[in-house]
Amino acid sequence: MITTVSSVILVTVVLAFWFRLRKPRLPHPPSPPAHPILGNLKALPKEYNEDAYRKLAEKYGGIVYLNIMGKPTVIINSEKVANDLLDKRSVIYSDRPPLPFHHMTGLANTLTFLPYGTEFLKTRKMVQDQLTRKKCTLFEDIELAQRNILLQNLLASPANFATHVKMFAFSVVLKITYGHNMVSGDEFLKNSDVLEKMIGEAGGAGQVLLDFIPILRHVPPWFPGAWFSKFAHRIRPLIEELKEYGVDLVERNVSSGNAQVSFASLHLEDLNSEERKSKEELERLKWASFTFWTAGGGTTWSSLEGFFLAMVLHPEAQTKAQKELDTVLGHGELPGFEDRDNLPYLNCSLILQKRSLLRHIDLSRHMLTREDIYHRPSTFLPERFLPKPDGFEEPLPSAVFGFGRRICPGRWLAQSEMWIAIASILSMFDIRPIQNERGEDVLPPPEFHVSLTRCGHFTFDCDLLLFAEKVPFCEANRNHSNAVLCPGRIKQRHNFANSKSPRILATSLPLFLVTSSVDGVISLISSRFPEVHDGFLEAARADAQQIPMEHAQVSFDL
Ligand code: HEM
Repeated sequence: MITTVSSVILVTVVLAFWFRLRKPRLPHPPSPPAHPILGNLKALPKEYNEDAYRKLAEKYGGIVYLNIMGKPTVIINSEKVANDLLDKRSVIYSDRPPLPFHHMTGLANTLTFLPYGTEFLKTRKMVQDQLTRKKCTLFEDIELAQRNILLQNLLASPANFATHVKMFAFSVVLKITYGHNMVSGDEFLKNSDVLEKMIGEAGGAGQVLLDFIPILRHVPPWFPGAWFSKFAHRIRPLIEELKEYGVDLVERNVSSGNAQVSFASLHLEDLNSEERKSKEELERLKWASFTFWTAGGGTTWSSLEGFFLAMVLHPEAQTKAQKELDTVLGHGELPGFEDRDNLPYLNCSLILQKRSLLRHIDLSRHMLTREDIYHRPSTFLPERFLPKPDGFEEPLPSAVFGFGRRICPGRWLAQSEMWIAIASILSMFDIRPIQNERGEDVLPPPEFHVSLTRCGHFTFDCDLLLFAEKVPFCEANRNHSNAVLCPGRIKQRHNFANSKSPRILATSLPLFLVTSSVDGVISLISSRFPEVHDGFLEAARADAQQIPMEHAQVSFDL
């Protein structure tokens, strides 16, 4: 009897295999010719090279199949295909491939790399619930406060603009994640620099041979050529430490009653009050918080750096955006979030700038610059998105933040902080290329360092000139408009050779005043702040007159 049953099972299994082998498989998407062993390894661009992807797309279409040493890989080159697959069929296309390299480094625990499943859904919910479009309006005060600091920093040392925008991006996101106030030389920033550098050197997921030949993970760090193993051993403790540090800090602050409301503190309170603070929940919160700020800081920073580059290279777009700001805000006002819907040209510049700078591992930038969709796609032309007759009414690129269930949960926050920073910088400054000894503009090459995001760390310089046409009074924070001036220091600042009119820039406390005419400023202060006593004004005038430069910039601390 047993023999009969075994024989039936065996025959069934053999037949099942036979039918399976005979059953025609669905054809793969178009693919370049493959090598018998390496497959399409040679067709895979070594770096994030958009030209290589463009060529693949031109030859094989919106979806290309590559067999990388036996590992099936699909490259999506069209927004429509991406929407059809990643959005409409998101139940099956929201996973992440196994990434052995990130398992070794520890990054596989971050939301970004979690495979689709229970852990992903729980962590994603934690992050997403705090970042809805509506909830993001609660962060506007944080963004405004950091915007004011950004403007002050830019004014104080324009040449360090890249550092200032980095501080801005990380300050906003660290404040939201842990309630942490960033200071210069901040631990978070130092460590994230190291992390960013290390990840940049190693290449992103899917860039390391190990991801295609997982068995290599067993190669010990000392083995010649096993740089990835050595790298993973170095970076893992740093990631682990950073992941622990933030939530530990918040836990200590919560127990001492000093915690500021933040993503981590709200979740900790929930865990405590519902008595579900298990090790597992705490670990999830730590990884979620770590993803929150690491995913949100670098991306926004590099996008803002890209904005400086775009403005240096496209002065005509800059002038148009500034004119729009002047018309809508009136002279001398800084933008607030309530102005956002009234600045269509500026908003289109923001979209375009993100489009040209960001890409993600499986989304070719080609998708965003297709000639059959966009007229002169490589040209920086913000009006392309404006409705006709002012623009070309071309479709807004949705790919920038990804698709479907993995779409960037921080997109509302990112857009809001970038908007306030860009609008404020343009209403305050002219961004221009630096000049050589012969007075000629030195244009930076539009080059990017490519890591997980296509980002800056540019090697270019630019000049920030105070927007010369801006008239007298710029109020960074309307709530502070009635601030009382107190006697303070007067500092000598850069010489703005082009300044023609007295200008005053008030960003926040302390107040900066910028002028080419001391008398102009003094009269502005006395008309704007009647409560300022004459003694202070006289002292300020005397101090300012000591400054030997013809066009000195003067600042008063409140
Ligand atoms: C200009 C700024 C930003 C850009 C361009 C950007 C872009 C992206 C992209 C393309 C993805 C991948 C989507 C996919 O896999 O299909 C992503 C994922 C993610 N982003 Fe952003 N992002 C930005 C800012 C932020 C901010 C401010 C935060 C949080 C505060 C954030 C948090 C995340 C997280 C947690 C993920 C992983 C989501 C997941 O895998 O489920 N991002 N982002």
